[in-house]
Amino acid sequence: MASSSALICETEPWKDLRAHVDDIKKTHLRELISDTERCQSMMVEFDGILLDYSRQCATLDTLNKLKNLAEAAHLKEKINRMFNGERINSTENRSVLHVALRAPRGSVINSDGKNVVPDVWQVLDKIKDFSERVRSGAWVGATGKVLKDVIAIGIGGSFLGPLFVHTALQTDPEAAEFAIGRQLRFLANVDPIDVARNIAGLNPETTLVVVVSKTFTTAETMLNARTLREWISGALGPQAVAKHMVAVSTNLTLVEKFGIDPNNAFAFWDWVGGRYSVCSAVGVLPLSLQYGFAVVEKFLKGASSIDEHFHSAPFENNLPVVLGLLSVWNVSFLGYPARAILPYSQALEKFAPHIQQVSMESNGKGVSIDGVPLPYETGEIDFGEPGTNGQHSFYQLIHQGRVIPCDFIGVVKSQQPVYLKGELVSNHDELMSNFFAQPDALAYGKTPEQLLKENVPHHLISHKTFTGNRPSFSLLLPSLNAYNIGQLLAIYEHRIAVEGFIWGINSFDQWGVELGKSLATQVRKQLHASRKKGEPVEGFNFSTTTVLTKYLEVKERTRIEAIQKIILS
Ligand SMILES: O=P(O)(O)OC[C@H]1O[C@](O)(CO)[C@@H](O)[C@@H]1O
Repeated sequence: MASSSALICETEPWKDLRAHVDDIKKTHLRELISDTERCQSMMVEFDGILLDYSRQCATLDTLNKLKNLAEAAHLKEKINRMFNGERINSTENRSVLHVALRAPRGSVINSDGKNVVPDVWQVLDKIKDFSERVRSGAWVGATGKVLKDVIAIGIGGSFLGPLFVHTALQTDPEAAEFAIGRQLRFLANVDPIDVARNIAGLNPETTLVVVVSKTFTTAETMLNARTLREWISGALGPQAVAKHMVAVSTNLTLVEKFGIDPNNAFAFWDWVGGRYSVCSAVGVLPLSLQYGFAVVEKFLKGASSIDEHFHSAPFENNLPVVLGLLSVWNVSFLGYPARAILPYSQALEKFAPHIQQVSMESNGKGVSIDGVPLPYETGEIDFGEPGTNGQHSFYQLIHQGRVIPCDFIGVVKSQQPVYLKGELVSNHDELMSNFFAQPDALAYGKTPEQLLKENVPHHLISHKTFTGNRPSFSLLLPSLNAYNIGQLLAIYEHRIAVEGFIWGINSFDQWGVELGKSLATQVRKQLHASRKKGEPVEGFNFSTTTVLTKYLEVKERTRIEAIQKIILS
């Protein structure tokens, strides 16, 4: 291996790609797409999933150059080091083994020379047993009632992944059948409005609260947990907490200190990053309570099938690698800093928010893994909405404003098909017409010549012109069941890792979230001192002092009332 402190931008393949940008900029996507042979070799199929990357501003030559870049970045070695449980998260001295969370029972994945798969399955078995007891009514609440409603408290990685999967499964016919009569809600924000929304219409007697926090110290989660503990013990007495609150954490000491019986805690490990934890008890427990363990196991199997593919497929046929390399091409060479995630499925409405964290918390870094400031940008600005909703919102900018590479995600078989007599096409086909149309609209655009032929008035020609040449991926899934949802998740997780491996950063730490947290501590102390002892605002700059003082004046009057309303309702 070359010296680990050498930046990738200093290598020949990087420089070669830089020089190659001019060649690519000369060729419009319209021309690239007309080369059928090129397009044929820009399709990757795996396990029923088809990736079409022919609408990337890239030639076969670009791909070869990207492969050289992958070699220079030691991509293969880095992937292997991850799967081998080496401590690749060097700033936290941890391995990165979310792949072990979905490894088949009996397989071997080592961390520090110890096979972690048996531990993973021990927790999965415990979740299966517990969720079946709750669902069957063998485990009941303090007043003997079945616990049919679950509130999962957690934020960031302890929330977004489980929310994405829950939302995606909600309309899957098989999963929905298992969820009849049950509700799963997520309490993430420390905003008391989120508490109010979560408990609205729920009875503490029939509610199970799952506190999900890797560290069990996250301020938002712990305050929400204390608030719901109050809600339960206020209604049912403090002894009810044992029956109505369970926890998911790596910190079982703090779980016990909080008042939750460690027997009712579900462990995971420091080698699972928060944003990569949906396949641990973080996601598996709440999802199994809602849908039953068997459905969730299919989700894990889907993710595992992609892990195996990512680990073993040659780069040219490797979905996450192809996606990752071309994303690096778009960001670092073509200079497109954003990425739109556009699933043509309402069931995937929480996919973009989840990927936003996975991607931006992983790859939004300013220094290399060795701490050297980077002379190039890393990470994308990820955002997205399901199609067709997005089309009526931000697509204008994507078509005629800035160039934003898009991920179009389509599904062959709808979870909820509707065929109306007399309609030209089924409702799902109507949706998918847009999935097929948009990538071409972005790639081809529309020229002034075409508009003239259509007799468009002269003064509107420039307004109605589409420059085109806007890249996109099309990813087509056979259906959207638990298995496919697991596959989709793993494709994106590994794609993001590939990008980070190429950029030479640590995609598995998140120091950038700390500064804001510690400044909030200072503000919290000030709010306490001002509210309780009437102390003036001190120690802040002019701006913060002014706004804080104003806030303290107004908020004082309504504060207690609001809290009482929530706790007592
Ligand atoms: O699960 P925890 O420890 O409560 O952390 C929640 C989230 O907070 C972060 O540490 C920072 O926002 C995320 O990485 C993590 O997913």
